[in-house]
Amino acid sequence: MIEVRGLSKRYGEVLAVDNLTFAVRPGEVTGFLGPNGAGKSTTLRMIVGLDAASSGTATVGGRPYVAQPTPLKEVGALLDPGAVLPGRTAYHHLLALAAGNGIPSSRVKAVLAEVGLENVRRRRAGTFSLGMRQRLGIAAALLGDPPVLVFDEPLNGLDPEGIVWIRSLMRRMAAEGRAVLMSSHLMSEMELTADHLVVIGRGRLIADTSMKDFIEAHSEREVFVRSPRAEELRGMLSTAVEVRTESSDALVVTGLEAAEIGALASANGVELHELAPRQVSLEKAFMALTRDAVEYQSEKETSR
Ligand SMILES: Nc1ncnc2c1ncn2[C@@H]1O[C@H](COP(=O)(O)OP(=O)(O)OP(=O)(O)O)[C@@H](O)[C@H]1O
Repeated sequence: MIEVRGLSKRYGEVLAVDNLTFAVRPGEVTGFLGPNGAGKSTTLRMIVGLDAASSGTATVGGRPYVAQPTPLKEVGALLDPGAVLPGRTAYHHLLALAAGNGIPSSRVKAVLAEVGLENVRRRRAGTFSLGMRQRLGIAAALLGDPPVLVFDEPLNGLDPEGIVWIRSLMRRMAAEGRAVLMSSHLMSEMELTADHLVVIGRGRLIADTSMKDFIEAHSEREVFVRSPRAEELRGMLSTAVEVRTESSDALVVTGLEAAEIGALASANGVELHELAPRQVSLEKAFMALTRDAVEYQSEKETSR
């Protein structure tokens, strides 16, 4: 379990993380979401002791990372897949990590197999593609068989096969009872992977919710309606229903089922050419939620 309480980080003028409080529970993948510059990486670095907090605390299993006697056995992290000596082979990179953390060398073989790098274990990491470096970074995170895993943008730069692989790995790690925290700036990635969501913007907590509740609260269904008498049909709909005119013969209706719209049109003799329910994407809901944070960022950036 990861517990973040009142965590803040200031870099000079910039308050990168502002009084954050949230928990990452075992048995779940928690998606850590926020627009670029929201403070995700800074928060993750503080959780794994790579950055000191300006105030507040971040603990893993009840202790700060720096107080862990064997950190790799408590928390595995993928923060910067480039952080590997390019001249070292994948095998020796992992072996050195294992030796430094009192982890038996048999684990090196096990994690190489787990991430599918067995065949290239004797190759220098400097020759690896981005996807292979991600896999090596994940192998290092898994080395100590830790109950807590932290991944910063693990899907960045991966091909579709790599993305599917990482998603299923995260799901499996959570199913084994581990607490998994994974950051991204893309809602679409999280929708398929996370059980719980922590959303931040400008360093502050915006939402801390189960994925199920987030979907229920934000994924409104709308109905696309095409009719040669669209404007007349619009006049027949109750004022309590939200209607957008998409073109002279098309409406988008929120707040009524397709069947209800069809029945209303039929009762009034209005011909329909299309009647199609569609789901508003969670990406849109996420963007609406973080809009203020993004605007603040771009204002700040343009005023530099
Ligand atoms: N070492 C640093 N020195 C000064 N400012 C920093 C430093 N690290 C981060 N920042 C600033 O802190 C803020 C948060 O950055 P951070 O990298 O944590 O955001 P992020 O949510 O991970 O963004 P992204 O999705 O782009 O990776 C940004 O305004 C960034 O410029």
